[in-house]
Amino acid sequence: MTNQNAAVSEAQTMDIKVAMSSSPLFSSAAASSGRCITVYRRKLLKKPETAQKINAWADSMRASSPTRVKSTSPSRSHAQSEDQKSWMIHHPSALEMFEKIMNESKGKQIVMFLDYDGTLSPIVEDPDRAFMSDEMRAAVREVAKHFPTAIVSGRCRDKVYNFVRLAELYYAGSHGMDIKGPKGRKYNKGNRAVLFQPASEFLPMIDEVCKILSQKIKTTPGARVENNKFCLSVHFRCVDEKRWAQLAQQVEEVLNDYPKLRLTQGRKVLEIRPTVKWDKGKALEFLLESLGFANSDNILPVYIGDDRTDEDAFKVLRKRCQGFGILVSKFPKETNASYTLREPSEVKLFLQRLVEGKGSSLLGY
Ligand SMILES: O=P(O)(O)OC[C@H]1O[C@H](O[C@H]2O[C@H](CO)[C@@H](O)[C@H](O)[C@H]2O)[C@H](O)[C@@H](O)[C@@H]1O
Repeated sequence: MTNQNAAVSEAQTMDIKVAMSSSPLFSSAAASSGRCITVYRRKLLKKPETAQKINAWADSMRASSPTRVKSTSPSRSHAQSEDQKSWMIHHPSALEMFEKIMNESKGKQIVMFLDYDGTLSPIVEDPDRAFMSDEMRAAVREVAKHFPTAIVSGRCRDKVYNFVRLAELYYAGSHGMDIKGPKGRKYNKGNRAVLFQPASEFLPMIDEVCKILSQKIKTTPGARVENNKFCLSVHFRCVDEKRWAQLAQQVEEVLNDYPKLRLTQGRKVLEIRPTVKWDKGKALEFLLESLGFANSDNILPVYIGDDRTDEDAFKVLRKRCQGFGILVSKFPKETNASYTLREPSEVKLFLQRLVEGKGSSLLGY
């Protein structure tokens, strides 16, 4: 596992935030001339500790979606393929391990959790155009006929619903901070639609920061703020790498006035969230409880996701020793998932095969 792929922990991101807030990084003239990262690093050399933290931040932004170049050097490409092999041994393909998974599910109720971006829809430049295919929708619809199914996304719930358009599912938007289930399903506690919003008091703050930040980042071409209701996404997929540090600086300047918000990171996106102790893992536990499965031994929760934020859910499953996580990735990444799928098309195949093998489900959902 390379350092570049290592996930930056929440504690590290907070450290980085403190470091950045106390550090004059680079002049705006340098930033606008595209020399920002160089100048930024040069200034930091004076304070090695700060430099280390800030470099971790810059590395973290690059690691969110590193450029993968196939090496031309034989020894390097050999090392790359050895890395890949070793990773696949520890995190085999869920398709190749399908029979094993089916055996494990015998006598158990599968409960399905699906991330959206990068899992059900391919990653695209424009977040408003991250559509899922009709075939994928059909596969999810079939899965939901047989197993309780939830979409767990960083996006706001309404937006992810508009992409998925399946009323029979649970939806946990804003990284699980906005949960709602379908009305009148037999698995709902008390037969009610579940609605849980642990960060509702942050709504006005998130709106305010969204406005301020949208204005501020206008000087960073390609940057974009997405309002996800209980959290914000600052996209840098279309920002020149030379300006990433500038963007991070702009975000930090705004966040300095909002100590109740924290910063995390996804795939070419900085995510601003309330400092509530809630994440996709907590959302998974909440949903299992709502479904009446909190203390059930005969369930098999399966969580499929591609992002760092999905790791919280993978961890919960490991801790419960129940079910497993599947990471969607073509490349080796540090993960708590047990299995892998390479891309959304493989996720679709896996879901279709799961429906074909549904006979093994005990509770006949
Ligand atoms: O939890 P998720 O459903 O995976 O949501 C995480 C973020 O997904 C979206 O951004 C990502 O997908 C975009 C479209 O493919 C892509 O342009 C971007 O670079 C990715 O980070 C969404 O727009 C964000 O708000 C979510 O936080």
